Amino acid sequence: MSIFLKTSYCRHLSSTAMAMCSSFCPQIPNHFRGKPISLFSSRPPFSVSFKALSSRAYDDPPKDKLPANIGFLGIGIMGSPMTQNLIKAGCDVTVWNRTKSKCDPLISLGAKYKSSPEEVAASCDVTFAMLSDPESAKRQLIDAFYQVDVACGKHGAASGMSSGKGYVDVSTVDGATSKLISQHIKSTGALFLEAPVSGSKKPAEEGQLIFLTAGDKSLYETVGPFLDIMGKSRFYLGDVGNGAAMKLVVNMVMGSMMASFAEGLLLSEKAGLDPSVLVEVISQGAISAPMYSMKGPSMIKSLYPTAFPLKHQQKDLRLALGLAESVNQPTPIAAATNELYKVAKSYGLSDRDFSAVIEALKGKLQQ
Ligand SMILES: NC(=O)C1=CN([C@@H]2O[C@H](COP(=O)(O)OP(=O)(O)OC[C@H]3O[C@@H](n4cnc5c(N)ncnc54)[C@H](OP(=O)(O)O)[C@@H]3O)[C@@H](O)[C@H]2O)C=CC1
Ligand SMILES: O=CC(=O)O
Repeated sequence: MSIFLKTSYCRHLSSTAMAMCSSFCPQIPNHFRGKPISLFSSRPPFSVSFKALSSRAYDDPPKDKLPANIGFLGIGIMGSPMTQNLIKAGCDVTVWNRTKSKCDPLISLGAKYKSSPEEVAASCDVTFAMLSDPESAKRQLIDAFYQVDVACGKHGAASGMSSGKGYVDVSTVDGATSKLISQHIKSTGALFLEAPVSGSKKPAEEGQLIFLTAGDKSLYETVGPFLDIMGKSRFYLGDVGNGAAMKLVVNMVMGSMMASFAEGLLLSEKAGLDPSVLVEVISQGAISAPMYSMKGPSMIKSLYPTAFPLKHQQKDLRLALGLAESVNQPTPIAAATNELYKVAKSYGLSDRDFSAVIEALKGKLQQ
Protein backbone atom coordinates (compact mmCIF):
# COMPACT_ATOMS: atom_id res chain seq x y z
CA MET A 1 0.00 0.00 0.00
CA SER A 2 1.26 3.48 -0.65
CA ILE A 3 -0.08 6.74 0.72
CA PHE A 4 0.26 10.20 -0.72
CA LEU A 5 -0.58 13.27 1.31
CA LYS A 6 -1.03 16.63 -0.30
CA THR A 7 1.50 19.03 1.15
CA SER A 8 0.48 22.43 2.43
CA TYR A 9 0.40 25.41 0.11
CA CYS A 10 3.82 26.73 -0.75
CA ARG A 11 4.32 30.43 -0.89
CA HIS A 12 5.90 30.50 -4.31
CA LEU A 13 5.40 28.59 -7.49
CA SER A 14 8.69 28.00 -9.23
CA SER A 15 8.89 28.67 -12.93
CA THR A 16 9.71 24.98 -13.47
CA ALA A 17 6.59 23.95 -11.61
CA MET A 18 4.57 26.48 -13.52
CA ALA A 19 5.98 25.26 -16.81
CA MET A 20 4.95 21.73 -15.86
CA CYS A 21 1.59 23.08 -14.86
CA SER A 22 1.27 24.78 -18.20
CA SER A 23 1.90 21.65 -20.19
CA PHE A 24 -0.24 19.54 -17.86
CA CYS A 25 -3.15 21.94 -17.87
CA PRO A 26 -2.85 23.69 -21.20
CA GLN A 27 -5.72 26.12 -20.62
CA ILE A 28 -3.92 28.12 -17.95
CA PRO A 29 -3.67 31.60 -19.37
CA ASN A 30 -0.19 32.87 -20.19
CA HIS A 31 -0.40 35.77 -17.80
CA PHE A 32 -0.53 33.37 -14.84
CA ARG A 33 2.51 31.42 -15.93
CA GLY A 34 5.73 31.86 -13.96
CA LYS A 35 4.22 34.19 -11.37
CA PRO A 36 4.78 33.69 -7.64
CA ILE A 37 1.77 32.12 -5.94
CA SER A 38 1.71 34.96 -3.41
CA LEU A 39 0.31 37.16 -6.15
CA PHE A 40 -2.90 35.17 -6.05
CA SER A 41 -5.65 35.59 -3.51
CA SER A 42 -5.75 33.14 -0.58
CA ARG A 43 -7.87 30.73 -2.65
CA PRO A 44 -6.73 31.40 -6.19
CA PRO A 45 -8.47 29.67 -9.06
CA PHE A 46 -5.34 27.75 -9.96
CA SER A 47 -4.17 26.88 -6.48
CA VAL A 48 -5.55 23.38 -6.68
CA SER A 49 -3.45 22.71 -9.72
CA PHE A 50 -0.46 24.09 -7.93
CA LYS A 51 -1.09 21.89 -4.90
CA ALA A 52 -1.09 18.91 -7.21
CA LEU A 53 2.38 19.79 -8.37
CA SER A 54 3.77 21.02 -5.09
CA SER A 55 4.76 17.60 -3.81
CA ARG A 56 7.21 15.17 -5.34
CA ALA A 57 6.01 12.21 -3.23
CA TYR A 58 5.23 10.33 -6.44
CA ASP A 59 6.94 10.10 -9.79
CA ASP A 60 5.43 12.61 -12.17
CA PRO A 61 4.31 10.90 -15.34
CA PRO A 62 6.59 11.51 -18.29
CA LYS A 63 5.43 14.63 -20.11
CA ASP A 64 4.51 12.76 -23.27
CA LYS A 65 2.16 10.62 -21.18
CA LEU A 66 0.34 13.44 -19.41
CA PRO A 67 -3.34 13.19 -20.23
CA ALA A 68 -4.46 16.27 -22.10
CA ASN A 69 -8.21 15.74 -22.07
CA ILE A 70 -10.20 14.67 -19.05
CA GLY A 71 -13.70 13.21 -19.28
CA PHE A 72 -16.18 13.26 -16.41
CA LEU A 73 -19.37 11.19 -16.33
CA GLY A 74 -21.94 11.79 -13.59
CA ILE A 75 -22.47 15.39 -12.60
CA GLY A 76 -24.27 14.97 -9.29
CA ILE A 77 -23.58 16.31 -5.79
CA MET A 78 -20.00 15.05 -5.96
CA GLY A 79 -19.26 15.04 -9.68
CA SER A 80 -20.16 18.70 -10.06
CA PRO A 81 -17.66 20.22 -7.57
CA MET A 82 -14.96 17.71 -8.52
CA THR A 83 -15.29 18.73 -12.15
CA GLN A 84 -15.37 22.40 -11.20
CA ASN A 85 -12.05 22.02 -9.44
CA LEU A 86 -10.52 20.41 -12.51
CA ILE A 87 -11.82 23.21 -14.71
CA LYS A 88 -10.67 25.91 -12.31
CA ALA A 89 -7.23 24.30 -12.29
CA GLY A 90 -7.13 24.87 -16.04
CA CYS A 91 -7.73 21.31 -17.21
CA ASP A 92 -9.46 20.53 -20.48
CA VAL A 93 -12.63 18.75 -19.29
CA THR A 94 -15.45 17.11 -21.24
CA VAL A 95 -18.62 16.22 -19.34
CA TRP A 96 -21.69 14.06 -19.70
CA ASN A 97 -24.64 13.50 -17.38
CA ARG A 98 -27.88 11.61 -17.83
CA THR A 99 -29.72 14.80 -16.92
CA LYS A 100 -27.99 17.20 -19.27
CA SER A 101 -29.05 20.40 -17.48
CA LYS A 102 -26.67 19.59 -14.60
CA CYS A 103 -23.78 20.04 -17.07
CA ASP A 104 -24.80 23.58 -17.96
CA PRO A 105 -22.99 25.42 -15.10
CA LEU A 106 -19.82 23.50 -15.98
CA ILE A 107 -20.17 24.32 -19.66
CA SER A 108 -20.41 27.98 -18.61
CA LEU A 109 -17.11 27.52 -16.80
CA GLY A 110 -15.47 26.18 -19.95
CA ALA A 111 -16.21 22.45 -20.01
CA LYS A 112 -16.96 20.72 -23.30
CA TYR A 113 -20.06 18.57 -23.54
CA LYS A 114 -20.64 15.28 -25.37
CA SER A 115 -24.00 13.63 -25.66
CA SER A 116 -22.96 10.11 -24.60
CA PRO A 117 -20.44 8.40 -22.31
CA GLU A 118 -19.00 6.72 -25.41
CA GLU A 119 -18.23 10.06 -27.04
CA VAL A 120 -16.65 11.38 -23.85
CA ALA A 121 -14.43 8.31 -23.52
CA ALA A 122 -13.52 8.41 -27.21
CA SER A 123 -12.48 12.05 -27.06
CA CYS A 124 -10.57 11.95 -23.75
CA ASP A 125 -7.35 10.40 -22.51
CA VAL A 126 -8.72 9.67 -19.06
CA THR A 127 -12.39 9.41 -18.12
CA PHE A 128 -13.67 9.66 -14.55
CA ALA A 129 -17.08 8.30 -13.53
CA MET A 130 -19.00 9.39 -10.42
CA LEU A 131 -22.28 7.51 -10.45
CA SER A 132 -24.86 6.55 -7.86
CA ASP A 133 -24.44 2.85 -7.36
CA PRO A 134 -23.30 -0.46 -8.88
CA GLU A 135 -26.26 -0.52 -11.25
CA SER A 136 -25.61 2.92 -12.76
CA ALA A 137 -21.83 2.45 -12.77
CA LYS A 138 -22.20 -0.75 -14.79
CA ARG A 139 -25.07 0.42 -16.90
CA GLN A 140 -23.18 3.19 -18.61
CA LEU A 141 -20.36 0.94 -19.38
CA ILE A 142 -21.60 -2.54 -19.94
CA ASP A 143 -24.89 -2.02 -21.71
CA ALA A 144 -22.94 -0.10 -24.24
CA PHE A 145 -20.15 -2.64 -24.25
CA TYR A 146 -22.63 -5.19 -25.53
CA GLN A 147 -23.87 -2.60 -28.01
CA VAL A 148 -27.19 -2.28 -26.22
CA ASP A 149 -28.45 1.29 -25.98
CA VAL A 150 -28.53 2.75 -22.49
CA ALA A 151 -31.64 4.47 -21.21
CA CYS A 152 -30.84 7.77 -22.92
CA GLY A 153 -30.39 5.98 -26.23
CA LYS A 154 -26.67 6.58 -26.45
CA HIS A 155 -23.73 4.24 -26.19
CA GLY A 156 -21.73 3.95 -23.01
CA ALA A 157 -18.15 4.54 -22.06
CA ALA A 158 -16.60 1.16 -22.81
CA SER A 159 -17.23 1.50 -26.53
CA GLY A 160 -15.13 4.67 -26.50
CA MET A 161 -12.16 3.14 -24.66
CA SER A 162 -9.01 1.81 -26.31
CA SER A 163 -5.34 1.25 -25.67
CA GLY A 164 -3.61 4.33 -24.27
CA LYS A 165 -6.71 5.54 -22.42
CA GLY A 166 -7.67 5.25 -18.76
CA TYR A 167 -10.95 4.86 -16.89
CA VAL A 168 -11.16 5.93 -13.25
CA ASP A 169 -14.32 4.96 -11.39
CA VAL A 170 -14.73 7.16 -8.34
CA SER A 171 -18.26 5.94 -7.53
CA THR A 172 -18.87 3.92 -4.37
CA VAL A 173 -19.57 0.39 -5.54
CA ASP A 174 -18.81 -3.13 -4.33
CA GLY A 175 -15.66 -5.03 -5.29
CA ALA A 176 -17.46 -7.40 -7.65
CA THR A 177 -18.86 -4.49 -9.65
CA SER A 178 -15.50 -2.83 -9.77
CA LYS A 179 -13.84 -6.04 -10.99
CA LEU A 180 -16.45 -6.46 -13.69
CA ILE A 181 -15.96 -2.90 -14.90
CA SER A 182 -12.20 -3.41 -14.79
CA GLN A 183 -12.46 -6.53 -16.95
CA HIS A 184 -14.51 -4.74 -19.58
CA ILE A 185 -12.26 -1.71 -19.64
CA LYS A 186 -9.12 -3.79 -19.82
CA SER A 187 -10.48 -5.91 -22.64
CA THR A 188 -10.45 -2.75 -24.76
CA GLY A 189 -6.72 -2.31 -24.07
CA ALA A 190 -7.32 0.64 -21.72
CA LEU A 191 -6.23 0.88 -18.08
CA PHE A 192 -8.53 0.88 -15.04
CA LEU A 193 -8.36 2.41 -11.59
CA GLU A 194 -11.04 2.25 -8.91
CA ALA A 195 -10.86 5.35 -6.75
CA PRO A 196 -13.86 5.86 -4.46
CA VAL A 197 -13.64 8.94 -2.28
CA SER A 198 -14.11 9.59 1.39
CA GLY A 199 -15.39 13.08 2.12
CA SER A 200 -18.66 14.69 1.27
CA LYS A 201 -19.97 17.70 -0.67
CA LYS A 202 -17.89 20.30 1.20
CA PRO A 203 -14.58 18.41 0.94
CA ALA A 204 -15.39 17.90 -2.75
CA GLU A 205 -15.89 21.65 -3.15
CA GLU A 206 -12.69 22.39 -1.28
CA GLY A 207 -10.51 19.83 -3.05
CA GLN A 208 -10.11 17.89 0.19
CA LEU A 209 -11.29 14.41 -0.74
CA ILE A 210 -9.48 11.21 0.24
CA PHE A 211 -9.02 8.81 -2.69
CA LEU A 212 -9.01 5.06 -1.98
CA THR A 213 -7.51 3.65 -5.15
CA ALA A 214 -6.68 0.23 -6.53
CA GLY A 215 -5.94 -1.23 -9.94
CA ASP A 216 -3.43 -0.25 -12.58
CA LYS A 217 -0.51 1.38 -10.77
CA SER A 218 0.66 3.17 -13.90
CA LEU A 219 -2.76 4.81 -14.28
CA TYR A 220 -2.64 5.74 -10.58
CA GLU A 221 0.62 7.54 -11.23
CA THR A 222 -0.64 9.16 -14.42
CA VAL A 223 -3.77 10.54 -12.80
CA GLY A 224 -2.11 11.39 -9.48
CA PRO A 225 -1.92 15.11 -10.29
CA PHE A 226 -5.65 15.13 -11.08
CA LEU A 227 -6.51 13.32 -7.86
CA ASP A 228 -4.47 15.93 -6.02
CA ILE A 229 -6.51 18.70 -7.61
CA MET A 230 -9.69 17.10 -6.26
CA GLY A 231 -8.38 15.69 -3.00
CA LYS A 232 -6.04 16.08 -0.06
CA SER A 233 -4.69 12.55 0.07
CA ARG A 234 -4.68 9.30 -1.83
CA PHE A 235 -4.08 5.70 -0.89
CA TYR A 236 -2.99 3.04 -3.36
CA LEU A 237 -4.32 -0.28 -2.03
CA GLY A 238 -3.27 -2.84 -4.66
CA ASP A 239 -5.68 -5.06 -6.53
CA VAL A 240 -9.05 -3.90 -7.82
CA GLY A 241 -11.63 -4.48 -5.08
CA ASN A 242 -9.45 -3.22 -2.23
CA GLY A 243 -10.41 0.42 -2.80
CA ALA A 244 -14.09 -0.51 -2.87
CA ALA A 245 -13.72 -2.63 0.28
CA MET A 246 -11.91 0.15 2.16
CA LYS A 247 -14.61 2.65 1.20
CA LEU A 248 -17.40 0.31 2.29
CA VAL A 249 -15.78 -0.35 5.66
CA VAL A 250 -15.34 3.39 6.26
CA ASN A 251 -18.95 4.11 5.33
CA MET A 252 -20.24 1.19 7.39
CA VAL A 253 -18.61 2.80 10.43
CA MET A 254 -19.91 6.23 9.45
CA GLY A 255 -23.50 5.01 9.04
CA SER A 256 -23.46 3.38 12.48
CA MET A 257 -21.88 6.45 14.05
CA MET A 258 -24.63 8.65 12.65
CA ALA A 259 -27.39 6.29 13.84
CA SER A 260 -25.89 6.11 17.31
CA PHE A 261 -25.53 9.90 17.43
CA ALA A 262 -29.17 10.27 16.39
CA GLU A 263 -30.22 7.96 19.25
CA GLY A 264 -28.15 10.02 21.66
CA LEU A 265 -29.72 13.31 20.54
CA LEU A 266 -33.24 11.95 21.00
CA LEU A 267 -32.45 10.25 24.30
CA SER A 268 -30.90 13.41 25.72
CA GLU A 269 -34.01 15.37 24.81
CA LYS A 270 -36.38 12.75 26.29
CA ALA A 271 -34.27 12.74 29.45
CA GLY A 272 -34.79 16.46 29.82
CA LEU A 273 -31.38 17.56 28.58
CA ASP A 274 -30.55 20.13 25.94
CA PRO A 275 -29.31 18.21 22.87
CA SER A 276 -27.24 21.24 21.82
CA VAL A 277 -25.27 20.83 25.02
CA LEU A 278 -24.79 17.14 24.20
CA VAL A 279 -23.30 18.16 20.82
CA GLU A 280 -20.92 20.50 22.63
CA VAL A 281 -19.95 17.90 25.25
CA ILE A 282 -19.25 15.31 22.55
CA SER A 283 -17.19 17.81 20.58
CA GLN A 284 -14.80 18.25 23.49
CA GLY A 285 -14.19 14.59 24.26
CA ALA A 286 -12.53 11.51 22.84
CA ILE A 287 -15.51 10.59 20.66
CA SER A 288 -15.64 13.96 18.92
CA ALA A 289 -15.98 13.87 15.15
CA PRO A 290 -16.39 16.74 12.69
CA MET A 291 -19.55 15.02 11.45
CA TYR A 292 -21.29 15.46 14.81
CA SER A 293 -20.48 19.15 15.11
CA MET A 294 -21.42 19.76 11.48
CA LYS A 295 -24.71 17.86 11.39
CA GLY A 296 -25.84 18.00 15.05
CA PRO A 297 -27.25 21.56 15.08
CA SER A 298 -29.38 21.02 11.98
CA MET A 299 -30.55 17.59 13.16
CA ILE A 300 -31.83 19.22 16.34
CA LYS A 301 -33.89 21.55 14.13
CA SER A 302 -35.08 18.59 12.02
CA LEU A 303 -33.28 20.05 8.99
CA TYR A 304 -31.38 17.75 6.64
CA PRO A 305 -29.83 19.73 3.76
CA THR A 306 -28.45 17.04 1.50
CA ALA A 307 -24.71 16.54 1.34
CA PHE A 308 -24.66 12.74 1.39
CA PRO A 309 -28.02 11.33 0.31
CA LEU A 310 -29.54 8.84 2.75
CA LYS A 311 -30.20 6.38 -0.10
CA HIS A 312 -26.44 6.24 -0.81
CA GLN A 313 -25.62 5.60 2.86
CA GLN A 314 -28.11 2.73 2.91
CA LYS A 315 -26.63 1.41 -0.34
CA ASP A 316 -23.18 1.47 1.27
CA LEU A 317 -24.43 -0.39 4.35
CA ARG A 318 -26.07 -2.97 2.09
CA LEU A 319 -22.85 -3.44 0.14
CA ALA A 320 -20.74 -3.55 3.34
CA LEU A 321 -22.99 -6.28 4.71
CA GLY A 322 -22.41 -8.21 1.48
CA LEU A 323 -18.68 -7.78 1.92
CA ALA A 324 -18.91 -8.97 5.53
CA GLU A 325 -20.89 -12.02 4.51
CA SER A 326 -18.40 -12.88 1.78
CA VAL A 327 -15.61 -13.12 4.37
CA ASN A 328 -17.79 -14.57 7.15
CA GLN A 329 -17.36 -11.58 9.47
CA PRO A 330 -20.22 -10.84 11.91
CA THR A 331 -21.43 -7.21 11.68
CA PRO A 332 -24.54 -7.08 13.88
CA ILE A 333 -24.34 -3.34 14.49
CA ALA A 334 -24.15 -2.58 10.79
CA ALA A 335 -27.04 -4.98 10.14
CA ALA A 336 -29.25 -3.20 12.69
CA THR A 337 -28.17 0.18 11.36
CA ASN A 338 -29.05 -0.84 7.83
CA GLU A 339 -32.58 -1.65 8.96
CA LEU A 340 -32.91 1.82 10.43
CA TYR A 341 -31.86 3.48 7.15
CA LYS A 342 -34.34 1.26 5.33
CA VAL A 343 -37.08 2.56 7.63
CA ALA A 344 -35.95 6.13 6.88
CA LYS A 345 -36.15 5.37 3.15
CA SER A 346 -39.67 4.05 3.63
CA TYR A 347 -40.53 7.45 5.16
CA GLY A 348 -39.61 9.09 1.86
CA LEU A 349 -36.25 10.40 3.08
CA SER A 350 -34.03 8.79 0.40
CA ASP A 351 -32.89 12.07 -1.12
CA ARG A 352 -32.43 13.93 2.17
CA ASP A 353 -29.11 13.96 3.95
CA PHE A 354 -28.24 10.70 5.71
CA SER A 355 -28.56 12.52 9.05
CA ALA A 356 -32.33 12.29 8.44
CA VAL A 357 -32.02 8.73 9.75
CA ILE A 358 -32.97 10.33 13.07
CA GLU A 359 -36.54 10.59 11.74
CA ALA A 360 -36.77 6.80 11.70
CA LEU A 361 -36.05 6.78 15.43
CA LYS A 362 -38.62 9.48 16.08
CA GLY A 363 -41.20 7.34 14.33
CA LYS A 364 -40.31 4.33 16.43
CA LEU A 365 -40.43 6.35 19.63
CA GLN A 366 -43.90 7.66 18.73
CA GLN A 367 -45.14 4.12 18.18
N1 LIG B 1 -22.52 12.91 -1.61
C1 LIG B 1 -21.52 12.49 -0.86
O1 LIG B 1 -21.27 13.03 0.23
C2 LIG B 1 -20.64 11.36 -1.31
C3 LIG B 1 -21.05 10.45 -2.26
N2 LIG B 1 -20.21 9.41 -2.60
C4 LIG B 1 -20.60 8.45 -3.62
O2 LIG B 1 -20.47 9.09 -4.86
C5 LIG B 1 -21.44 8.60 -5.80
C6 LIG B 1 -22.25 9.77 -6.33
O3 LIG B 1 -22.85 10.40 -5.23
P1 LIG B 1 -23.57 11.82 -5.32
O4 LIG B 1 -22.89 12.69 -6.28
O5 LIG B 1 -23.75 12.25 -3.92
O6 LIG B 1 -24.98 11.35 -5.88
P2 LIG B 1 -26.03 12.07 -6.81
O7 LIG B 1 -27.27 11.29 -6.58
O8 LIG B 1 -26.04 13.52 -6.61
O9 LIG B 1 -25.46 11.79 -8.29
C7 LIG B 1 -25.56 10.54 -8.86
C8 LIG B 1 -25.11 10.60 -10.30
O10 LIG B 1 -25.33 9.31 -10.92
C9 LIG B 1 -26.14 9.51 -12.08
N3 LIG B 1 -26.99 8.34 -12.31
C10 LIG B 1 -27.80 7.74 -11.42
N4 LIG B 1 -28.41 6.69 -11.99
C11 LIG B 1 -28.00 6.66 -13.29
C12 LIG B 1 -28.25 5.80 -14.39
N5 LIG B 1 -29.08 4.76 -14.30
N6 LIG B 1 -27.63 6.05 -15.57
C13 LIG B 1 -26.78 7.10 -15.67
N7 LIG B 1 -26.50 7.94 -14.68
C14 LIG B 1 -27.09 7.71 -13.48
C15 LIG B 1 -26.94 10.76 -11.78
O11 LIG B 1 -27.45 11.29 -12.97
P3 LIG B 1 -28.74 12.27 -12.93
O12 LIG B 1 -28.23 13.63 -12.56
O13 LIG B 1 -29.30 12.19 -14.30
O14 LIG B 1 -29.67 11.72 -11.90
C16 LIG B 1 -25.88 11.61 -11.13
O15 LIG B 1 -25.01 12.16 -12.06
C17 LIG B 1 -22.25 7.56 -5.03
O16 LIG B 1 -21.72 6.30 -5.28
C18 LIG B 1 -22.03 7.96 -3.57
O17 LIG B 1 -22.20 6.86 -2.69
C19 LIG B 1 -18.96 9.29 -2.07
C20 LIG B 1 -18.52 10.17 -1.15
C21 LIG B 1 -19.33 11.25 -0.68
O1 LIG C 1 -19.52 8.58 1.28
C1 LIG C 1 -19.72 9.56 1.96
C2 LIG C 1 -18.69 10.31 2.63
O2 LIG C 1 -19.01 11.31 3.31
O3 LIG C 1 -17.52 9.93 2.49
